[in-house]
Amino acid sequence: MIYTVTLNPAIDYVIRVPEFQVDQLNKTTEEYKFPGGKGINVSRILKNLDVESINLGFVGGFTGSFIRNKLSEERLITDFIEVPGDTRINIKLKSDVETEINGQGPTIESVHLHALKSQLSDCTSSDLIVFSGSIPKGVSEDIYTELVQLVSELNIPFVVDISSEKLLDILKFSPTLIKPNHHELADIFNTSFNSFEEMIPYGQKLVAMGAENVLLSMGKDGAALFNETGVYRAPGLVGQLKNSVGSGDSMVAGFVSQLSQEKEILEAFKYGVASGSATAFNDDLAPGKDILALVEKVKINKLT
Ligand SMILES: Nc1ncnc2c1ncn2[C@@H]1O[C@H](COP(=O)(O)OP(=O)(O)OP(=O)(O)O)[C@@H](O)[C@H]1O
Ligand SMILES: O=P(O)(O)OC[C@@]1(O)O[C@H](CO)[C@@H](O)[C@@H]1O
Repeated sequence: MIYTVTLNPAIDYVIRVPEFQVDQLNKTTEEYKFPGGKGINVSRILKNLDVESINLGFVGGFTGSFIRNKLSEERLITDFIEVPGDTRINIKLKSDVETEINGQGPTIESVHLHALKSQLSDCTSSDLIVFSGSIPKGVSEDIYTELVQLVSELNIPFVVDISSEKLLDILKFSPTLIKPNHHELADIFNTSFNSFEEMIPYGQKLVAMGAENVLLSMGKDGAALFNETGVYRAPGLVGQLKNSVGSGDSMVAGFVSQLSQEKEILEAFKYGVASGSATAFNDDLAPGKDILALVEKVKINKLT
């Protein structure tokens, strides 16, 4: 079974406000409320690809109930830990440009972390755990290192998608997959890039440090895959951008969907790219049919 872990879920409140102006009364022309948070997005895309997963993490209050209800309507399996306080609401404001305002969310206490660790301890080496998203209030910056150490001691394969230099600390535990975007890759190594070619040695470095697969996402410019067999590049697919929220999570889900069916790694790469783009071309996370329609359009070139 695949387990997704979302430490700080959210309701994504997506609003369209044409010609948004600060310091003025603005009115929405479209509004959507989605159950969000990176791991939840991964689970929702997996479901769209007919792959089962179980959502773990912390939810609370009326917003937490909304997330539970929506996921249950979509027939997703959840085993959330209830916490005091309200799950956050993240505003995604679409106008000429997209603006995001992410909430803080509730404080997580050690009793809740123990409960999560106990759930993870019950997993086995035939499971796969996906860790993604930010760390909530009250929780140490080292939480992912702790959780990853716990699952790796149980030989449970895992995927990590986090925006933090702490990503480097987990590489020694050999993640099956990490998915930095190009900005995160630059931040991790405290550098900046002017071209894809400049990124290549850094992707390779992450493999040398222990990652089995590094999926480097680059928005409309597509993605690259680094592993022990080489470096592969998939140029971006062309389409109309409707939504940039959740493309990265969709990419992780597309990749994991194929890994869990023991498909070839390059097939997983194709599904990752197709899923990321399909979500970019939709208002919400992409339906499975849109992903499948794009898979055959993904071209992969081996660079080294
Ligand atoms: N505008 C776009 N056009 C085509 N494909 C896109 C576009 N945006 C994203 N994608 C696809 O989705 C993948 C993941 O997107 P991106 O690199 O933006 O991830 P991310 O920064 O983790 O996103 P987010 O944090 O918004 O979920 C890209 O590698 C690409 O394949
Ligand atoms: O604050 P985090 O956990 O880093 O990101 C949360 C979030 O922005 O990420 C998802 C898109 O990737 C959204 O569903 C959600 O609102």
